[in-house]
Amino acid sequence: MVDTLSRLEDVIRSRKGGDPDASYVAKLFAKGRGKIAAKLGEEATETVIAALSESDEALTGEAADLLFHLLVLLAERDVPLGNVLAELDRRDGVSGLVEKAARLD
Ligand SMILES: N=c1c2ncn([C@@H]3O[C@H](COP(=O)(O)OP(=O)(O)OP(=O)(O)O)[C@@H](O)[C@H]3O)c2ncn1[C@@H]1O[C@H](COP(=O)(O)O)[C@@H](O)[C@H]1O
Repeated sequence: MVDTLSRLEDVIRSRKGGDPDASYVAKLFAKGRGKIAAKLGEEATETVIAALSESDEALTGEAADLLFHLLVLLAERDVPLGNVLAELDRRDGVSGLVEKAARLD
């Protein structure tokens, strides 16, 4: 799963400065951060709507669009996906410690 996201991140980063007519991602980069952020917001809304009213298949498709556009936004800001994953790991470590401490009580 991480491999899939990591490969996609590499492809997305390779589109920076690319031909907007040849690549959807290059077109998004050319439109700028505001447009990418707005697109991510749209995809988040569509994911919520799918979760509340549609099939698992529709939710899966919208969730894929959401993750994809999040990767584009992170790439535009030059924030590596690895940083986000490390933050999640850190939180997991913290909650693991809290659970351990609770068991010791
Ligand atoms: N994974 C994706 C991916 N997921 C979703 N999308 C695009 O995201 C858009 C979803 O937005 P919408 O449903 O609102 O469709 P839209 O009307 O075309 O969007 P807008 O014109 O409103 O921006 C669609 O155009 C999808 O094609 C993606 N476009 C590209 N990729 C991957 O990104 C990589 C680079 O793609 P290119 O830059 O096109 O070479 C490749 O590996 C692709 O497979």
